Amino acid sequence: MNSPESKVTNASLFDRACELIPGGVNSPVRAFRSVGGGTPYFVESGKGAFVVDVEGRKYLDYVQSYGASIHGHAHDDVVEAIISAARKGSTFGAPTPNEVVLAQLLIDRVPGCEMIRLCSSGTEATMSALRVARGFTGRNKIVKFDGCYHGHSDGLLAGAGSGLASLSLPDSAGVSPSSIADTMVFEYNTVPTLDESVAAVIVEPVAANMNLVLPVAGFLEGLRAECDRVGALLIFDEVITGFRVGFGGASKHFGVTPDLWCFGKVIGGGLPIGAFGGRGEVMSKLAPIGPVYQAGTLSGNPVATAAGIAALSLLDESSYLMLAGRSKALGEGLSKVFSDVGVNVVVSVFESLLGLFFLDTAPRNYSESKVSGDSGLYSIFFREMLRRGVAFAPGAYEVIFPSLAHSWDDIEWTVDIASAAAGEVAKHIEKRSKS
Ligand SMILES: Cc1ncc(COP(=O)(O)O)c(C=O)c1O
Ligand SMILES: N[C@H](C=O)CCC(=O)O
Repeated sequence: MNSPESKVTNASLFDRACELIPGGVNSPVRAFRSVGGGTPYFVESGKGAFVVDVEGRKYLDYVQSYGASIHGHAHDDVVEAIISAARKGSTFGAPTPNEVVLAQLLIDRVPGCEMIRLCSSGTEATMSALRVARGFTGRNKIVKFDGCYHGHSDGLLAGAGSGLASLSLPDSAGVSPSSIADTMVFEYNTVPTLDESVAAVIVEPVAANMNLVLPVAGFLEGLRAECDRVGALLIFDEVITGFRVGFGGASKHFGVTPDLWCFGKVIGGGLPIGAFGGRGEVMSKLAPIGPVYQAGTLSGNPVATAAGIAALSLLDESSYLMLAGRSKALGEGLSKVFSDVGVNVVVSVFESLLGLFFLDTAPRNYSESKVSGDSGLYSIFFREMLRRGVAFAPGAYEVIFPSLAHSWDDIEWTVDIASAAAGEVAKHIEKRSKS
């Protein structure tokens, strides 16, 4: 693929992809449109903290499949698990032992989560969690928060973050008004007053799709209390935070127990997976034992569950300590290089999630985060990093994901590179102020 004769380049692939695939990508954020356009790099392979593109260029990767690859790319144990599971057959449409093992691993690690159902993506997990919440409560309304992203199901494409935020789309064409008529959107970090029509409140306990916005003290507790007051269910969307911000995810970290959890990413070891779970009496509403229908041909897929089991089995308390330590050092390094060139930034760090804001103070909600997104400065930083070999996500509302494969040297090198990139951002600000 990389031989001179074949002349496969990022540009040639992207040209071809654009003819065959809308925008040339299978998920909009990958197209670089929100960081000024141009040609995305096409990954040929990845190992540990690095990816290599089809032109042979190597990048230190902080995308890590938007947080799915907590061990870095192609960890030997995960690869072995995938190969040996695939040899035994990749899908059967019948239950397999690994489903039980993965469900047990999840339940053991998340206090309060009593039953789990596996599906194939985070989108399916949140969509299904809402359906079971409606089935359990007999109510229709749901509450979400501006800038939180819960996948691309119709009812959740209102005030959504991530790719929608960076494309400046308030919501999506093709979503009928009736699909979002029962969705109420509130500002993150403000506890809304609910009434008895609300089936569920869904929230990212640490918001990682409007860049990184942390919950203020009392927000998650307040949501719990307000849900209890009106009999609504609280759903934590831990598709990003689950098994990334600690052994038991964000609910354990904050000591707030939701009624339902949604998982994805890390629990599939890099293969497509999702899961939702919660209290037994709620989950028992699901077919075939209850009236709420939810299904999937590939749900509980034996290869994905094998990868997930391998990935989760490699994690212990020390992994999280190590990851948090390196993330903290990266955050401090990034803050320093910007401060050295006189550019005000806030680097938020929560365990192994990092957010970089061109602001004076850490934002508490999407409107405040948007001031940084709208400044256009992230795009410059992103491009300057990328051309020096460090890949951050191509969107100002995504977060930085260090993995367990990022060494201290990698962190140090990133900070060195960032020093040069920050200098370019400073020059741009100066030029802009003169024009
Ligand atoms: C918090 C959150 N929920 C849900 C999703 C949807 O997951 P998926 O992309 O696997 O459908 C994502 C990411 O895409 C996410 O970040
Ligand atoms: N922010 C999204 C998920 O976490 C990014 C994934 C995507 O939209 O492709």
